Amino acid sequence: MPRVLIADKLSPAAVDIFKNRGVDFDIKTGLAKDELIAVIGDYDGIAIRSGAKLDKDVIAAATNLKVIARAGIGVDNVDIPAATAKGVVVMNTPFGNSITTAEHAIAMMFALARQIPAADASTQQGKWEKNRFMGVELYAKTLGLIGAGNIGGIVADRANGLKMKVIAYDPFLSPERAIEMGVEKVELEDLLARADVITLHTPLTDKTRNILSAENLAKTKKGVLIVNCARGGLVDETALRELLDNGHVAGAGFDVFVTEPAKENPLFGSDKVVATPHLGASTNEAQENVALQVAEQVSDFLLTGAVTNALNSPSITAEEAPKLKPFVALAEKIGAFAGQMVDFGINSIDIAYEGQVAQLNVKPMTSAALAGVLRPMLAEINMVSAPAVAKDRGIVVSESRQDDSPIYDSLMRVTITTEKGVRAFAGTVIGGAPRIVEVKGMELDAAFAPAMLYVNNLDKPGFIGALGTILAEAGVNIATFNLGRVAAEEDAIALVGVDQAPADTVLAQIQALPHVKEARALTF
Ligand SMILES: NC(=O)c1ccc[n+]([C@@H]2O[C@H](COP(=O)([O-])OP(=O)(O)OC[C@H]3O[C@@H](n4cnc5c(N)ncnc54)[C@H](O)[C@@H]3O)[C@@H](O)[C@H]2O)c1
Ligand SMILES: O=C(O)[C@H](O)COP(=O)(O)O
Repeated sequence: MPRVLIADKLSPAAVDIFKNRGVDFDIKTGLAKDELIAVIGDYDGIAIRSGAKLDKDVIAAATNLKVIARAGIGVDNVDIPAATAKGVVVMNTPFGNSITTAEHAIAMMFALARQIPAADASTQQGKWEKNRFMGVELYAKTLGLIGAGNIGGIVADRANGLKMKVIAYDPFLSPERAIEMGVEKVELEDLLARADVITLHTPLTDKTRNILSAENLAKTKKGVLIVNCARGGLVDETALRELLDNGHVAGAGFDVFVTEPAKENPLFGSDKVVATPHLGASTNEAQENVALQVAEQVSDFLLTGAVTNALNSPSITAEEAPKLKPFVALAEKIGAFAGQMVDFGINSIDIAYEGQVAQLNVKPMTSAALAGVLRPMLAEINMVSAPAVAKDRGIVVSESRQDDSPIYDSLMRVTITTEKGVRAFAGTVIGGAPRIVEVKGMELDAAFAPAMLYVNNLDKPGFIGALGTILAEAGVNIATFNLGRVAAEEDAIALVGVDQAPADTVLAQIQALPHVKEARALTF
């Protein structure tokens, strides 16, 4: 009988399911890292929320672990690359607590607008300070959303109901989806200058870390209210405290903090701050949703091999697995290639299947390709949520199949149309491994490497030498080098597998080479 460790507080709904499905379980919450390391080897699965930290040391000790299941959305407490390298499936429940968390953000907004916690404390002390607590009306005020995904979308819907004007900064929000959500898509600078209330709804990524930096906070309107129910680290807490103290920012509602559990924090002690201990998802309804989903998903996986809501693995049935596996991996890789090559709102994604692959069930491959395309924008997307997310964002997804494939036994082509144009990428499977065989209509044949450099240039003598010199001087070792071109002296591409990801300064040097049109660092 498989064994599961419930390592964070989960609704009892999960326990009932494990019992009914015949999955053995232990409940050990609040374990310290060394305690977790000591016991994790006994388990096939682990069910967590945001409390348990599954870093690379814990995962290294998980000798029998097959599945990590997060009862919630964010998986920043799990080292997914380490889990993937160990062959451990990581699952989450992408929608189960979205409404609850959006409601918490709205609650924070009201609490700040009417200073409810401070007024409550004062009133219960018998002070009756009627003149001290002058609030602001939310009606007709501008709400600026940073991140307009599931939770941002629900907040927008509720704020529209309050007759607020909603503007959103989300580089990956398509104009069509913005219209559908009833928001005005704006640049960050515009949002900072216009918003009376700013709420954050992005994951914490390299791009979003400190998105409200000291510099950006200084560009906000005097009297702005700031709500963070997404992730600690999106806002510079020290800079925010200074602006609260000098009166520029009128209030801050924070559910998440740079360091959690937050026992001390720069924001604590200000009567303009409303703080909650990461309660965004803490309602009976949301906890029951996510506990039920996690227990079903883990039981299915451990008992039948079915994979649902996986962040690092395709969702395919046990029977389909052997045939589909290499093509699903190919789809994810070409999608990831394509997703890293676009900077604008995506209008449509077409996946074409040619040759033998067209005879298979292509749905998991299409989902894998979409997850690959969208992952650079939505860190926590998975194969199950990707089609729904694409649909929600107004991205038109199409599939086509053709029995003939002129060169390869099987070919898969991902074509992305954005506001600015069309880009297509094709690949195949050779010897069970995915290969990229067409970029910008140019043929080449390259294996995917963890770190790659893409350069589009005019095919002129001296380019390869100059590129090699820049990489050598930067200490970047070349592992593989593949070229494609339209014709001599015409459009050409180089796909270089590198042992170290090139720094932005190195990319800038390459970009500045004569005849280079575009240079990008890619990771797979
Ligand atoms: N406080 C809580 O208890 C709680 C509960 C649930 C979720 N969350 C967190 O809320 C966040 C949002 O969750 P979600 O379900 O809406 O996720 P989502 O993936 O549906 O949406 C995230 C949005 O952020 C956008 N985004 C990505 N990079 C961006 C950037 N650089 N600038 C602006 N926008 C960017 C994406 O395009 C996407 O639309 C996550 O971090 C999640 O972990 C917190
Ligand atoms: O990402 C999430 O789902 C939230 O941060 C909720 O976290 P929790 O389940 O630990 O409350």
